[in-house]
Amino acid sequence: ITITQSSQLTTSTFDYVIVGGGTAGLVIANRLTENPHVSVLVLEAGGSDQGIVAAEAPFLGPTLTPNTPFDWNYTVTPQASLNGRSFPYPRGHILGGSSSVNYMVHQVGTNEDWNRLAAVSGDPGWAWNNMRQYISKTEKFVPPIDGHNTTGQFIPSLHGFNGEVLCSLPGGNQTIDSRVIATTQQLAEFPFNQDTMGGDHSLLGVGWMQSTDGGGIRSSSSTSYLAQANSRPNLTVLINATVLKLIQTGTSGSLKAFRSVQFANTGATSVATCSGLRTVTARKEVILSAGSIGSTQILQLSGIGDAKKLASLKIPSTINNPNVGENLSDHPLLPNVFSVKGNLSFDGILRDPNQINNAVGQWISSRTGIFSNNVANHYGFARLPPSSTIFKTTHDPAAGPTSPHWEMVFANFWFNPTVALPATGSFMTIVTVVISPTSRGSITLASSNPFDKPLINPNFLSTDFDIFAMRESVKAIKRFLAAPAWSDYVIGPFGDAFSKAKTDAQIEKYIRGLATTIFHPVGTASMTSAKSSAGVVNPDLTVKGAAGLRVVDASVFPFVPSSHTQGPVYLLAERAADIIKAAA
Ligand SMILES: Cc1cc2nc3c(=O)[nH]c(=O)nc-3n(C[C@H](O)[C@H](O)[C@H](O)COP(=O)(O)OP(=O)(O)OC[C@H]3O[C@@H](n4cnc5c(N)ncnc54)[C@H](O)[C@@H]3O)c2cc1C
Repeated sequence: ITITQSSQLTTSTFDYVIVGGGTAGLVIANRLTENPHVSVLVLEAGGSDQGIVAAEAPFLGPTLTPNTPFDWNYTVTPQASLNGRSFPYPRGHILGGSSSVNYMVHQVGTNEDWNRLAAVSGDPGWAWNNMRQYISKTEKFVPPIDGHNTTGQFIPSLHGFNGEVLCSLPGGNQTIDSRVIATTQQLAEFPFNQDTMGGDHSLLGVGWMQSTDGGGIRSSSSTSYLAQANSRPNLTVLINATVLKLIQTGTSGSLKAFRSVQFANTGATSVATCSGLRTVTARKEVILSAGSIGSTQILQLSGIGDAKKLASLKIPSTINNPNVGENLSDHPLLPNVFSVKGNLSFDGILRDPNQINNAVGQWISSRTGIFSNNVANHYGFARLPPSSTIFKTTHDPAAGPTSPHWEMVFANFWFNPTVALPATGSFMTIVTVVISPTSRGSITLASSNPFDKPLINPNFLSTDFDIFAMRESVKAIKRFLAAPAWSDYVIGPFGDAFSKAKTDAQIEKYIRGLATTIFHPVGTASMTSAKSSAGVVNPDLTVKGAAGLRVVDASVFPFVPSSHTQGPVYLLAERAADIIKAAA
């Protein structure tokens, strides 16, 4: 059952308390309550995702962030390598978490990502050979909304058809689709990739996007894992409940137990003025699934972090671990906008309120039309050539020899998150992304007030490798568009900065003035081997030095996967549920 008021709770003790009803949290909630004798409470700060058109119509997903009630509305600290710019850093503040507000691109990382995780953590259970099994538990591949023949657009044998989350191929033409595919035939540098999910199949090349939607509707952890389990009497999901901290409940040998959770109604600005302050306790475990930012913040507010830094905020230290909040790793994004001929781009529709209303109406009445489809139909991944000068000074940071260094995503409209659509013009955007970044940042508390936003510093493009890879991605997409397929369509780079970006120095200047995030923060509660004092969690996701406490969310990945991160989080959470069940 999902409830909205803490007064509806009939008990304060559950077998498990899950903090955060997001992507990972709702997977754990579903799997643990498969056993009717196990009781689970989920505490979620955000509200319901039901009845919100933008959370359902795939194309409208990007309107859910930033600066909305569905977003935590964080910003990054001024980024030293991006001309001191600060910009939004979206995270879902809604049931389903970021899976309810994200762009739904579906991938699971490369086999090398998972094998590296197994090597770093010393747990072979994280290797791809073992993780592969969870695809069939998460994925339910369904036909695209337009019912077209998908032969050759994905490899069915790699996929699951009976899992929880709906996945599908694009169900509408983006009008540049045939040009993208033709380019893969015209340029050897950019081969066609028949399946872009990753795992058993290489991510390298350009192919059809797979999205977590079905029937023209977003599929999130809420519409899938939770919807399937919500009627179980042993599951309670309390929304509008913001967790303030964990409370130590004793010791277990040398470990400190944290089985109590303090929370209050969402919406307050300080502990003194909050309402509904309450504590619940887990008989077995508390599972932190509040995401790369939320879980880190809660750990630090509970005294689990750098004792010196916490002392300066007058937070008593419980477990001194300076690694908490460090190692923040994210994929930087660059929206490269090109002017194009004609009026086939979507910009005409997107700047005309009448056409938008019609498209919303069509989506509401039949789940069809432009808003039933995701914002992109194609994307591709590539490696830097081995002869690249950067490898003379930098060890190759990719997850392995067949994992990508950078990504490109194609959208036939203006897709520049930080700049509004101009009043006239037709555009195409090729977003490029550094996929194997070496920059590392941090999340630190701004104050001891749990309602204050933490200081988020991803430290984007602060290493030679990252700026090199982004620079080469800009050159590569220009080569991509030099294919005959584009000769009668693309006019050229849009805007002064991009038009002038010709030499390496000019391209770097352009990048530093424009780059932002593709929303994939990980690493702030990194998994390391059980023997290691580096990191925050052990391979079984228990918090180092703690009893009764695990972290299960994107924060535990020590390296950002070589792909979009939602799919890796689903697989991680599925295995975590097995680990938790086995420990019970
Ligand atoms: C705008 C956007 C677009 C993205 N696009 C894609 C994409 O296309 N493809 C892809 O693969 N990935 C994408 N991602 C990334 C992906 O969605 C995330 O990596 C993934 O969902 C993270 O899952 P999680 O479980 O770690 O955290 P989340 O899903 O964010 O869950 C954390 C939950 O905890 C709750 N919470 C946090 N703090 C508290 C607290 N103190 N008390 C109570 N509850 C709390 C939050 O409200 C949230 O519901 C995108 C992310 C965003 C934000």
